[in-house]
Amino acid sequence: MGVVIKTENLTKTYGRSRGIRDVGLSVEEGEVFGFLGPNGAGKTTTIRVLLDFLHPTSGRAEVFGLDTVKDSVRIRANVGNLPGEFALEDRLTGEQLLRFFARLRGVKDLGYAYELAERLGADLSRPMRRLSRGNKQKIGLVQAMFHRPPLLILDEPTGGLDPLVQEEFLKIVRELRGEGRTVFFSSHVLSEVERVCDRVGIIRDGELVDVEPTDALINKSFRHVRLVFDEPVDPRPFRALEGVRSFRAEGPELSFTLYGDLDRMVKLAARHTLVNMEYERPSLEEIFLTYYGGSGRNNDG
Ligand SMILES: Nc1ncnc2c1ncn2[C@@H]1O[C@H](COP(=O)(O)OP(=O)(O)OP(=O)(O)O)[C@@H](O)[C@H]1O
Repeated sequence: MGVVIKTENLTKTYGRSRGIRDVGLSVEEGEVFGFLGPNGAGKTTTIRVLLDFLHPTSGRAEVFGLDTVKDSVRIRANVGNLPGEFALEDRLTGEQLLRFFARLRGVKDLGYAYELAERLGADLSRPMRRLSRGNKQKIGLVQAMFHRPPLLILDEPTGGLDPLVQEEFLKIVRELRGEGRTVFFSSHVLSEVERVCDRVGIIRDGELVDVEPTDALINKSFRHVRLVFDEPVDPRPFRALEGVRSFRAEGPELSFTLYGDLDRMVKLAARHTLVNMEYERPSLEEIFLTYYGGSGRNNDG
C-alpha cells in the first residue's frame, strides 16, 4: 500500500504565534487516520497546510506523492474536504450548492449525493443561511464525499451533529474504507476516533506527540472501576491488585483506577455477589494529563 499523506518537519508559525512545529506523519492508502488533539493543538493548521490554504513556514508535505505547494491544484482535485467552518454562499440551498460543486467537478450523476443527504438527514431545500450549524455541517459532509474522492480530509466532521447522525457518519466512513479510500479526520473526541480509526496521531501544543494503532492507545489507557457488592467485602485483595490506584472502599462499594489486567480483578470480584459494576474509560482530557503531560484544555496563544 502506498503512502497518501506524508509530512516532514512540517512547521507553520503565525507571526509569533505557534501554529505547528516539526510535524512528521504518514498516512497509508486505505486507512482511516484520526488526528486527535485538544482545541488549539494545531489540527486545523495542519489540514490547511495539506490543502495549501496555508504555506508551510518550513518543512514540507506531500499528498499522493505530490508537493502540497507546487501541486495543490492536482491534489485538491482528488481530495474531498470538509473545512473547520463550512460557510459558503449563504443564499444558495444545499441542493444548489451541491449542483454547483458537481459542475465544478464534472460529476453528472447526483445519485450518491442524494443518498448521502438522505442518510445524514440533510435538508437540501433551504438556503444555507437558514440552517443550524449541525445542518450546515451535514451539507458540508455530503459536499466532501459525493464525488467519491480517493482521499477525504475532514476537519472535526462530527461537530454539531446529533448522536444518531454521528453514528451514520461513522458508518459511512467504514464503508469508504471498505472501498479502499483513505480518510484523515481531526477530532477532539476520543470515543468517536477509537470506533472508526485504524491509527491515531496525537497533537498537542503544535507538536505530534504520538502515533499509534487505535487499539494500542485504548489498551494503554486505564479504566475507572466501581464495584458494588450485596454486602461489605474485604477490600485488601482488591487494593493489592497490580495496577490499582486511587483506591476507595465504602461499605459494600469499592472504587479505583485500574491500569492493566482486567481479568484478575473480575475473577476476584466474582468470588462475591456483585450488585453493580461500572467500568469506564478515561476522558481524552485524562489521557492527555496522564500520558502526554498536557492539560488537554484550550492551549491557544
Ligand atoms: N490565523 C491565525 N493567526 C494566529 N494564530 C493562529 C491562527 N490560526 C491558528 N492560530 C494558532 O495556532 C495554534 C493552532 O491552532 P489550530 O486552529 O490549528 O488548532 P486546532 O487543533 O484546529 O484547534 P480547534 O480544535 O480549536 O479547531 C493555536 O495556538 C492558534 O491560536
